[in-house]
Amino acid sequence: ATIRRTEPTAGSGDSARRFGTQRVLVEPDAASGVAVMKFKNPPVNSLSLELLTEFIISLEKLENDKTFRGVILTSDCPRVFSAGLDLTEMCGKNPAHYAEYWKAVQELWLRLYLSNLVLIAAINGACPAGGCLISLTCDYRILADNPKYLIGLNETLLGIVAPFWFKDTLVNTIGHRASEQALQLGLLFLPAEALQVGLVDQVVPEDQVLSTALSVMARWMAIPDHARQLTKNMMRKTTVDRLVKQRDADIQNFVSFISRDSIQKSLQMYLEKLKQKKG
Ligand SMILES: CCCCCCC/C=C/C(=O)SCCNC(=O)CCNC(=O)[C@H](O)C(C)(C)COP(=O)(O)OP(=O)(O)OC[C@H]1O[C@@H](n2cnc3c(N)ncnc32)[C@H](O)[C@@H]1OP(=O)(O)O
Repeated sequence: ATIRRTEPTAGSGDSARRFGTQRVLVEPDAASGVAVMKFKNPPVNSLSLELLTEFIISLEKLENDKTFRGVILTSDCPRVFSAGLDLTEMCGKNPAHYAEYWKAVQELWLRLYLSNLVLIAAINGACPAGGCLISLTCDYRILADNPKYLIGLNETLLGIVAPFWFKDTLVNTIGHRASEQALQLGLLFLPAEALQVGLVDQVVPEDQVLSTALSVMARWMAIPDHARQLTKNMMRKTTVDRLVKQRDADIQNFVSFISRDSIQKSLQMYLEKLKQKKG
């Protein structure tokens, strides 16, 4: 994926010169040090290998540019933040592909979870599974108050299991008992429920998600970077190290699990169900 610069928006000057890739739009505002990163992989921002790769590239570019201290993650697709991992990447492929794909999923989580940037999720659509995981890596989550925008780690509903580092990220956010129940039942929370359980930090009207994210960002960026970054690292490094210490084993575990006939059948059936839903 190549990083492309696009023309600045009208009357904005350099600070709004957009850049990004085909599936990840980046709207930087150098004046405030905040960039808005929008997933653009229609129809549902499924986390394909390409999107994961472009996401990592764009995030790295922002992290390496000291102009930027905060990034807001949001969706360019209507009604969906992200439908989670791309099921077609986990169905009917070969072990080598599964390994490559899972390595990219690990990489994105590792980069996001320990990012020095202030990361705020402006959740403007449905946010199941891998989409929920991305929002959980952020420092703060704002969800649009729309009953259609469900959020949660629903993997068991597909007959699969969220790996331990998905689990750890949820436990670090909503606690052990709430996570145990949510993961086993594959719960998808309504906005009010997500707020109540602590899965999201704020629920606001749909047209205020981005403006709310910008004002919350200002509050987080008022903290001296070094102190905030060291504190974030203190809070999260143990969780990250658990995966770092066993990345290859985790990949092998994923490949053998996802390759099972029973799992492949579950995923195929789930994909069929999604397609029939439209019928
Ligand atoms: C040891 C480890 C083991 C395994 C690892 C476990 C970790 C897995 C994490 C995951 O993220 S698995 C993915 C789980 N995702 C979901 O359950 C969400 C499924 N999608 C939906 O619920 C809905 O699509 C939506 C997000 C609520 C949006 O609904 P909407 O009605 O707007 O769109 P649809 O008509 O449902 O979908 C449009 C189009 O997109 C396809 N699609 C939807 N989700 C995915 C997906 N995750 N991957 C690939 N494709 C997806 C859907 O089939 C439709 O396709 P077409 O019919 O248009 O071809």
